Amino acid sequence: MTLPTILVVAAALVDVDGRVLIAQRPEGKALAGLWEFPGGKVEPGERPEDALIRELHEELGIEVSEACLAPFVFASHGYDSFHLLMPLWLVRRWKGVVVNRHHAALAWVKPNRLSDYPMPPADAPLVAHLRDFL
Ligand SMILES: Nc1nc2c([nH]c(=O)n2[C@@H]2O[C@H](COP(=O)(O)OP(=O)(O)OP(=O)(O)O)[C@@H](O)[C@H]2O)c(=O)[nH]1
Ligand SMILES: [Mg+2]
Repeated sequence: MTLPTILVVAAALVDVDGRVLIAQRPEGKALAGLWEFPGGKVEPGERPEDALIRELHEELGIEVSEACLAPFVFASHGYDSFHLLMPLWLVRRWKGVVVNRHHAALAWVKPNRLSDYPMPPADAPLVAHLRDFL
């Protein structure tokens, strides 16, 4: 059976101390309670970068310019009902203060502590790259 490939864009915000922002998925959604990188699905006809800028504003209330999106790594993972393709950008600069508009909780986490937080299966390789790179 052929499953659809869903394009999801996500960001690792990195603060001046090198900590990474992760967010806990809200109740009532798939994978509720797991910690993820902020982001979401690209809408039909939308550019991936525009989708990420939109999601970061909707979810965190911040303004990010496209020049501050640094392509980093991607996840390609088969879930039961779809295949996830998820590029992850590094973001070190933004305007405004991060606020929680969407998630159950937010956390700024040192890369070597990310593995303390349960994340979706697609995210494990991304965490390893962050630990090595940051
Ligand atoms: N944002 C995000 N989604 C992830 C990550 N890892 C991962 O498997 N996903 C999956 O990618 C999909 C993203 O869906 P989402 O619910 O965040 O999409 P969205 O923000 O557009 O929300 P919506 O569909 O309620 O409008 C979910 O199936 C989610 O489980 C991650 O680190 N960040
Ligand atoms: Mg989302």
